[in-house]
Amino acid sequence: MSNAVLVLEDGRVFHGTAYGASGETFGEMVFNTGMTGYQETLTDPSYHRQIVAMTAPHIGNTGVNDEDPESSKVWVAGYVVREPSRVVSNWRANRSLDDYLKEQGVVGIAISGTRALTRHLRERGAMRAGIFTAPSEPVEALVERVRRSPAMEGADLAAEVATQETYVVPAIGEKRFTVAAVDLGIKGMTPHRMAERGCEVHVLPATATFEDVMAVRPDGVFFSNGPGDPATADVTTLRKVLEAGIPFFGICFGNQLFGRALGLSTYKLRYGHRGVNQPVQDVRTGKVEISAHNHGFAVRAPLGEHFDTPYGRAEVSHVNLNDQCVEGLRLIDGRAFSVQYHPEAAAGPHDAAYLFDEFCEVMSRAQA
Ligand SMILES: NC(=O)CC[C@H](N)C(=O)O
Repeated sequence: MSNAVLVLEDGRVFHGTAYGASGETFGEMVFNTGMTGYQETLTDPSYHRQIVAMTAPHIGNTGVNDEDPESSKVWVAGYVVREPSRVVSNWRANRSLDDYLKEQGVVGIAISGTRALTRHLRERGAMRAGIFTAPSEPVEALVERVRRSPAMEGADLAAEVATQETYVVPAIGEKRFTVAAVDLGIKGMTPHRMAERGCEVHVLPATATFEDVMAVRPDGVFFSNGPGDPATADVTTLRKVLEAGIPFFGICFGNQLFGRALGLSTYKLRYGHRGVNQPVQDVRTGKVEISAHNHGFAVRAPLGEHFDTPYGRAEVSHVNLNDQCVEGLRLIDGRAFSVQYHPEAAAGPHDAAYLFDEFCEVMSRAQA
């Protein structure tokens, strides 16, 4: 096993052993608290340009299979674990996580201090970092190089991960709706959840114009999750969709863009939410959902009151009970809504699956 080092931009350094591919990598250092779902995490395009540390102490136990990835490749810029599993134990596994990371060229590190790292990030906030295997330069030089790497704030990344060509995910069973889904970094489970409910999903490139969206003759429009700073994204297409009164649903990045289209702003959270057990309350029903999250930015909006937007009155529909951050938005008339978290639940609990049913109901009302 060869040496490796994790270097943070504020000079904090963690020594450990190389895991996965060797070399060096840079990204925003974040942590994920999920006890399960490392394959889904690794292949979530929203993690593009982020180095992800897992707080669960054993990673790789169930190896890697061909069914769980959320996209065709690993997107994380680097991977930090405490103790890689020495054995692979699952009937679906066809290789080890270590081999998979090597094959995908993902540089990782195993450190004993994932708890110290997480506490550091909670206090100081997410920051730039680098992993270097068999480093040949002194640590001070590595810190300098980390400081010169690009920051997440202001990063426009959706087009780097989204499909270049439109593709169609057919409805499972009888087709009831046509959905135009704008891909900003979409996870595979999302169109699948819609297809299960009778949607034929046309997944369009991130650069899709209003005309491209309308060419699909959609019953509803969907904006996906995705990497980068939502303040950089263009919301022209979404504004036209809302102006036309077409049913709209958004997830994560899609929620942030919906917020911006409504005239709200977004801001960077200190260290974000990444995991599968975040408590979110639906303000309409008071019901609490345990939900999957992956976001470092949030929408700034008034809680507990209706506010005016160019498309009618709106409200914050969901709130995170840990930090009161905005987790959902909706127009009061119900035709457009979005959530900051992950009802597609890959990985994660299925408490929020009803949101896909709601989208279908809105489309069904609009068809009538
Ligand atoms: N999963 C997502 O869509 C993430 C959205 C955005 N990049 C954020 O970090 O907040």
